[in-house]
Amino acid sequence: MAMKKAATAAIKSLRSASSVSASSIFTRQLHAATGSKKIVGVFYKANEYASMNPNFVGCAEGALGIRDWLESQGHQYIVTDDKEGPTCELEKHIPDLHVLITTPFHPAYVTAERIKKAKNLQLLLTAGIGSDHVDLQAAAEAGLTVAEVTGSNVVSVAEDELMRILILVRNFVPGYHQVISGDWNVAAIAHRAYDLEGKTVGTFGAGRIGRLLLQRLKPFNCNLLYHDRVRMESELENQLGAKFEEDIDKMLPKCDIIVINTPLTEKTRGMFDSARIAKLKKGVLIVNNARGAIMDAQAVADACASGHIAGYSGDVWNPQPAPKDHVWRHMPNHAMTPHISGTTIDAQLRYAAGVKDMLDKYFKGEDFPTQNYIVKEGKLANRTAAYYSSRPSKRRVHGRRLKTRKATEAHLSIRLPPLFISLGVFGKVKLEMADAKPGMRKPVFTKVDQLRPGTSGHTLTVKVVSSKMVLQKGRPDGPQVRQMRIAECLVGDETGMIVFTARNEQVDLMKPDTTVILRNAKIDMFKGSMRLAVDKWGRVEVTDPADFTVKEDNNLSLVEYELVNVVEE
Ligand SMILES: NC(=O)C1=CN([C@@H]2O[C@H](COP(=O)(O)OP(=O)(O)OC[C@H]3O[C@@H](n4cnc5c(N)ncnc54)[C@H](O)[C@@H]3O)[C@@H](O)[C@H]2O)C=CC1
Repeated sequence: MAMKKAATAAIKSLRSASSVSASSIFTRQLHAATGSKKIVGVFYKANEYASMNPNFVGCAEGALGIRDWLESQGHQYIVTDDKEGPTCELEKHIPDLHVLITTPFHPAYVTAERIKKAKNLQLLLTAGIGSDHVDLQAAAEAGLTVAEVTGSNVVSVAEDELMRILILVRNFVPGYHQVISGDWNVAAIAHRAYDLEGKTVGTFGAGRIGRLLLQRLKPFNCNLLYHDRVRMESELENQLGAKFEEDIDKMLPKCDIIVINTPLTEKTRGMFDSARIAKLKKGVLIVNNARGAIMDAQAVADACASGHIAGYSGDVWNPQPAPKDHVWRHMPNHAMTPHISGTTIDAQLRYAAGVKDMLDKYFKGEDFPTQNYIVKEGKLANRTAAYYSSRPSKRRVHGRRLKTRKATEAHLSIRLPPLFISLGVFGKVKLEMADAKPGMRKPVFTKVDQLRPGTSGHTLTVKVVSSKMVLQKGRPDGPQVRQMRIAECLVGDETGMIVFTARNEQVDLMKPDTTVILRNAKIDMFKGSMRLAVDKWGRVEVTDPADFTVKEDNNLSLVEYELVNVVEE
């Protein structure tokens, strides 16, 4: 009950989300204090399963594989699964922790009350995606930063959704149960088993997961529809073979299969109530791996009982863990599981690496990847504010490109940077955020004009056109342990030019007219424009002079991007 209240409060309190201003809040400076930090992680307990796979880092015992790394730097790291009630382990550490790492799979509900008690708290990290278990408004008002590992498990969820669609369409679960119970009754399965081909599948929400699902559904020759706050570029729609439906209530009744892929917000909470469900096709199948509370639980159970919904599958519940008497456990034609889709071993390694990367940046006073922020030092991140805006009905999606702005494909680009995580005794594992294939990968050389917002892992050969020092702190022989230098360099090839942010020793290599290879470079967004950077996972190498002439009239850093094309009415 307490958990339910907390989650409700988190959403309710976002009513005035857009009115939170930096000036009206008390900001706890994220990177102000140095020294030893107290970090608490709340993860599900694995018990006897903990030792079965050395890469099982998402459980309390695995502790994201960052214990040795944290402790070697003098930080205190406490991990627990005990998250409920006034005497739980988490509650004991609330008053003096600096960082709280939580996960949607075993959510520690971070209420306004907990935030108020947590006087030292600076940073809330979600190991995974979806921070609706945090009272974001209270976090913003307390000047905190909330960040998640955006993109870390989107492939895992999209694959799982495809599986659930097939399980429901084929009426798989009763067949499986027959085998277990010694039965053999083909008719009992076959009378309601279908092919997926030719069916109309609609996704409510076509962000990272929704788009990956559409991409995976395309070869099945379905009729694909999507509804989202934001329409995709037509090129992308064509690639995915999906048709945009501006009105959700016009799309839903057309669908044989509906998949939910939006976050839980004030707008989406309880959206699928009995009135909306009544308007769906009789015999509709629903897959929901987004959040349980987007559904009215009883309305779904009633519609499954009446046969109006012919099958419901998903891994998200409200609350979690689901109580033993949750109506979804006992309704007919369901294919529910605990919250598992986003916590495959591959996903765990990716979100563990993402958490480690953010902690590292936090200790060094560096910014996180922009897309990870939900709340940044007391201000709702753009994406959060847009999703939670109390005024979206006054907005409409505009299909036309604005004059100097492009709709970004950042949402589609799931190629996040390769990351390394030190997994304690398990050694170093190379992680490719997109496809998590272990081992080495051949560099694929990219041209400057192929760079897009939100992408990373680029290897390019470029000439340095100019280099300008914009920050220099500390002398090499000075008292500071660290010297810091930043130079803004224009680099380019025969297709275009872009600003490259060189740091420290990179600055020395970026001399005008030098040709360099930028390995594993990433795009950072700065005031809506792209900049290229190479962090510690990449390399800058001086190479033989290239024979191309830089196309200086195509400066990609002069193009301003925005996430959505929205026009106020
Ligand atoms: N079951 C699991 O293990 C996991 C579940 N999730 C859930 O999936 C959700 C989606 O994840 P991503 O695709 O990575 O997020 P995303 O941010 O890339 O995409 C969300 C999409 O929903 C759209 N949207 C938001 N509010 C809307 C509204 N009111 N009406 C129409 N469209 C709306 C946005 O415009 C965006 O395109 C997460 O918020 C999380 O709740 C995510 C990862 C793992």
